[in-house]
Amino acid sequence: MPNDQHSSDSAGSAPKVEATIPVIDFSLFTSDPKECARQIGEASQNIGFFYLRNHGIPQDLIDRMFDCSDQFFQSPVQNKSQHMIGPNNQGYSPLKSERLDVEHQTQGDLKEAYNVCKFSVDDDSTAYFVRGDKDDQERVGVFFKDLHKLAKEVLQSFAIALQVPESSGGRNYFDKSHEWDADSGTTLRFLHYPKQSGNPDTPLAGSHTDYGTITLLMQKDIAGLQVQASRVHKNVPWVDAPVIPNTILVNIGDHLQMWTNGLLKSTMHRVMYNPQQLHSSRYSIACFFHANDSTKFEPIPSPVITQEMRAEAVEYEEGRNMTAGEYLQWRLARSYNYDQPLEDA
Ligand SMILES: O=C(O)CCC(=O)C(=O)O
Ligand SMILES: [Fe+2]
Repeated sequence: MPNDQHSSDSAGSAPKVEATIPVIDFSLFTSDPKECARQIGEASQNIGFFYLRNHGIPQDLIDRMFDCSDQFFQSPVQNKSQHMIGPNNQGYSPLKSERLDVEHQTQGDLKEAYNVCKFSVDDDSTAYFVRGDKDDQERVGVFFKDLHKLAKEVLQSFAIALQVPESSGGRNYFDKSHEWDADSGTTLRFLHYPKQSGNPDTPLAGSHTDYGTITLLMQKDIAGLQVQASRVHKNVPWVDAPVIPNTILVNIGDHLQMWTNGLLKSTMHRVMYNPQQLHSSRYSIACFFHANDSTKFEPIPSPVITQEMRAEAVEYEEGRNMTAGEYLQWRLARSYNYDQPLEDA
């Protein structure tokens, strides 16, 4: 996993970064874990996003989750608002209530969302999301646990790519900081971008990096996600992240960037208006995978991470002095105004 990101960055021009998002066959994780790790490691130093095919999550379960999401979001707004989002980051987040690009957005994102956390899977808030259907509520739990398992396998690939020594946990290095039973910001988020005749220049979700370790994203039918190939060099173009059937898109979040002194990129991304949205809503489902709340981001014991790389992560230097839980609260507080969630946010 050599760090050659800057080798082509002479005379201050943008570095050559891979301009397409690779599709990785995740059956390699079982058949050839080293090769899987190599491909994931390479993608993560370039664009910071990659698709996984053969990821092991049943497509009919994903389809069912999109159906649940559709039924929920198509109901009247007063019916959606019983479990409103607050600092615990659970429940319903209305249209325009969140600004992902705090510095540039004058209005909130043109999306609504419903957040489920690990400890709310069995409670009223999730039952509410699935209209009281017990089978669907159980499916949400199975889906969330499946995604959690997949995310841990992807993190094993990162640990292999980072050559974490056996004495520090080897490929299982991240396991103890990502336990299902531990308190963490890990969240399953159902997103809906309502149909509209939008201004093509206004993001529906502002540019941002994700706050956790990695994010697993499923998109349905309508594209709109764009990725900036390098977050360090701002003058590189935005790249479309199309909907590729039967894949899950993975991206690196701020935790991994801090943990690796910037070797792995927490890539900037946004959602733009797609003309198809004149006729149809856009749906996506994101699983934000976070380290346990108490985790500190001490650089990972890895021969491929150097102190010099710390400069790459300088924007998030503040995060290093926080635990994972504090870091999430800090980021959420910047993008939400819980007391004034609608139109003017
Ligand atoms: O809806 C999408 O495709 C991406 C959403 C996203 O980036 C986010 O919620 O952090
Ligand atoms: Fe995101």
